[in-house]
Amino acid sequence: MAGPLLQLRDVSLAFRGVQALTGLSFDVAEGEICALIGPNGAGKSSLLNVINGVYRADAGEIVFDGRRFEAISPFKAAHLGIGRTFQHNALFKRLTVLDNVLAGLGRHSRTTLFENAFHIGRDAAEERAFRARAERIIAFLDLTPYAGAVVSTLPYGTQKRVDLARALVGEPRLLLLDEPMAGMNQEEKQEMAGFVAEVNASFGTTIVLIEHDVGIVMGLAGHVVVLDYGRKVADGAPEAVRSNPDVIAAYLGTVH
Ligand SMILES: Nc1ncnc2c1ncn2[C@@H]1O[C@H](COP(=O)(O)OP(=O)(O)OP(=O)(O)O)[C@@H](O)[C@H]1O
Repeated sequence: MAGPLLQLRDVSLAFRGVQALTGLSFDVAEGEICALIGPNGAGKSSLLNVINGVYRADAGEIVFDGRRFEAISPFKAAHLGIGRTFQHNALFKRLTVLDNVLAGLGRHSRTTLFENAFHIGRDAAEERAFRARAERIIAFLDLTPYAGAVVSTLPYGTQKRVDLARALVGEPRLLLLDEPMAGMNQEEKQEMAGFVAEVNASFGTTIVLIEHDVGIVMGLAGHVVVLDYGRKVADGAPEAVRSNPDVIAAYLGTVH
């Protein structure tokens, strides 16, 4: 089995008296799909925000690919290979699908502001390479027919896929997905789960995702971590977590 790509060690985070995460530790193996589940307010989004540097943990450390951090910025996280989608997608609604996906490469650009402003140096070559990369990922996610479409005109489920493409175009080693299937009907959820599985299988991308639909989680993830009130309640293979009495009692019956 592959070693851990991500390790969380005793991570704690509080917001003015609200303890969002308490002494949280677990490993995410390279190449796995790990699902974070738990009731609303359990700390799942806060945890993703700590991993990619949106929040700084009050205590504990994060080890990514053998490098230890107490804090990391979102910019540095992206450079190290940590990609992210947000619960409420962060797309530019008035831009096209292609432009949104290209925006996902902004943090990977080597072109300086000066080169950009005067369209010189690496600018043109980089632009061509980025465009080719964006088009490849758009095709991979079956979005080619919508590449020139303005995002706001697309159905919600398709927009979520554009958000996935935007996060994926930077070729992250670790992809954090915050409720990629939220608000979808069952058919859209199955389709999105299929794409997430394909990303994992084709690119070997390690994925940590938050999802409330336990049926989807059990079919998709090889590793499940259950949180409640910022603490870890269970951590293991889906079957083991599913039959854990504490989890059954406290979470699997919870309707969100
Ligand atoms: N920016 C913030 N300021 C203050 N409190 C916050 C902030 N973000 C989260 N919290 C609090 O931290 C706790 C954990 O919230 P978090 O959003 O991480 O939970 P969650 O498991 O992702 O919930 P949900 O399933 O509703 O998205 C909650 O009590 C929440 O109110």
